[in-house]
Amino acid sequence: MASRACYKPVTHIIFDSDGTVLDTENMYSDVINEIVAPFGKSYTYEMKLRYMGMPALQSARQLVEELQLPLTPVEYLKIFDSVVFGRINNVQLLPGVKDLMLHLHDHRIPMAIATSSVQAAFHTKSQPHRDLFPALHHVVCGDDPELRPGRGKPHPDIFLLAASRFHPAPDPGQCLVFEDSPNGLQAGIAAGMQVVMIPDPRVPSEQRTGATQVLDSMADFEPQLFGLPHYDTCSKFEFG
Ligand SMILES: O=c1[nH]cc([C@@H]2O[C@H](COP(=O)(O)O)[C@@H](O)[C@H]2O)c(=O)[nH]1
Ligand SMILES: [Mg+2]
Repeated sequence: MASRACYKPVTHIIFDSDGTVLDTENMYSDVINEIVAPFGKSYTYEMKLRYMGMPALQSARQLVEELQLPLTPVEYLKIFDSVVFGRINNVQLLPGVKDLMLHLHDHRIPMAIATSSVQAAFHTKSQPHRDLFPALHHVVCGDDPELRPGRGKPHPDIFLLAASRFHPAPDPGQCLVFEDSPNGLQAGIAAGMQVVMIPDPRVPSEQRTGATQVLDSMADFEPQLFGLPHYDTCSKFEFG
């Protein structure tokens, strides 16, 4: 059945990682709350909405400041990294991710990941899912040497850098971003890209403004609405 094409056709896909491809955001909230609780502080969802998608050092600086923690940002980050590394050896994919990546890979649609997480953390989190790696043309991480400090999401830099690493490089307008966080949404918009936002239900509607499309799950994504090959009826149930 031909669905009406509502959106500008795209040729390249850039996925955010945490909270979009990998189911890690609840873990991040738990870790941060465990770190700040002994100081009588809590990491609320209202705060999370401002921090999600930020590079770790930037979020460490801001959190130490905002909660007046008796730690330096580097001390905080050391604790954060060591607790996170203890929690990321069995990270799951979010619903619909594997189906979509394999489907688009079957049709040779170029895909990349652009994540604010540092390379070492991304590597550990994604190891259980390395069978999907061939579908990705490249991954840009928050500690990429070509990214300037202080230019994390909501700045467009990481998405523009990810677009520039395809060969040939597409115009930003030909790229479709998948994001979960308000910072990531704004970064994709600032990069001149269309953005499919897949937010936690607690993200308020005003922080979804500007999203090309908002979905409850990547499993609800209809590729043909963006000029991409649609799921043929059997493709989701192929075996082997
Ligand atoms: O509640 C939070 N979630 C996530 C982050 C930060 O956001 C990054 C994930 O970014 P992205 O969604 O671009 O993968 C994490 O590495 C972490 O640094 C944070 O500070 N607080
Ligand atoms: Mg994210």
